[in-house]
Amino acid sequence: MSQPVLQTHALVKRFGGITATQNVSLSVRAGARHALIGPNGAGKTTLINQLTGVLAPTSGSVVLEGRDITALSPNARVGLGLVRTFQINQLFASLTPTQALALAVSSRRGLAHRFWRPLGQSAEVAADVEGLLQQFRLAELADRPTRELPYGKRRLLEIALAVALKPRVLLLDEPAAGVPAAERGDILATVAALPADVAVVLIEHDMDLVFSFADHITVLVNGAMLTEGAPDEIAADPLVREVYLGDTSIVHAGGTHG
Ligand SMILES: Nc1ncnc2c1ncn2[C@@H]1O[C@H](COP(=O)(O)OP(=O)(O)OP(=O)(O)O)[C@@H](O)[C@H]1O
Repeated sequence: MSQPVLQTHALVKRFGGITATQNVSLSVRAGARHALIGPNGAGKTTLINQLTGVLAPTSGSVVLEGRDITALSPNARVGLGLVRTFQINQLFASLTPTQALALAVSSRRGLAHRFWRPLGQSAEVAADVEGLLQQFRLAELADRPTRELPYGKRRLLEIALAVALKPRVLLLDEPAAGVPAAERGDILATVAALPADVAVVLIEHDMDLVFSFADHITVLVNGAMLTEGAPDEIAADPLVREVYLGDTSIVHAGGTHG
C-alpha cells in the first residue's frame, strides 16, 4: 500500500443550517485512481472546493504529503502540486492550444514573464508542449483558436493544462460532462493514460467512466461518507444500491466492470 498523498481530517462545512460536509476523513494514496461519487447534493463540489482552497472548512483539516495546507490559498496549493482542471475562460478561448499550453508550462517553469516572446525560443517549453499535444490528442488542432475546437477537444485541453503543471494530485471534475458520445472515447482514453505517479481524484456522474477508471471509490451522501472501497465492493454494496435506487447505471456499471 502506498502512502496517502492527500488527506482530510474530520472536515466539516456548514452553510447556515445546512451541513454540506459532515466529518469527512478522506485518504487518497499516491498514484491512486480515486472516484468520489454520490447523488445530487451529496456534497462533492463543496468537498473539492475545500481541497483546492476556494472554500474554507468550518472545522477539520486538509493535509498534502504530510503538510497541513488548510490555511493556504488556492495558488499556494497549486504550487505544492494540488491542481484541478481549469475551466477555459475568454482569454484562453482566444489562444491556440499551443499558446495556452506554452503559458501553463512556462508558468510552471517560472518563465511566465518570457511567454510573450515568440514560441520556439525555449526548446524545453516547446518539447513539453509538443508532448502534451500528442498525449491529449490535440496535435492536429494545435494552432486553431481554442474557441473553434470541438467541445470534447476543449475538455481535453482543460485536462492538459492541469497536467502541464505537473501535479502530485489532479482533481478532475466531471471531465466527460456535456461531451457528445462520439468524442467521449478520447476523454476515457486520455484519462486512463494519465501518468501513473499522479494521484487522480475524479468526480463523475457517468458510472461507466467511474467504474472503468477507479481503483478506489468513496460514496458521499448528505455530506457524509457512506462507504468506500474497491469498485466491485461498491457496486455490490446494498447501501450504495439503495442510495442509487431507480438509477440503474451503477448496477449496470458494476455488472459490466466490477
Ligand atoms: N454556497 C452555498 N450556500 C448554501 N448552501 C450550499 C452552498 N453550496 C452548496 N450548498 C448546499 O450544500 C449541499 C451540497 O452541495 P454540493 O454542490 O456540494 O453537492 P454535489 O454533490 O456537488 O451536487 P451535484 O452533484 O448536484 O453537483 C447542497 O444541499 C447544497 O444546496
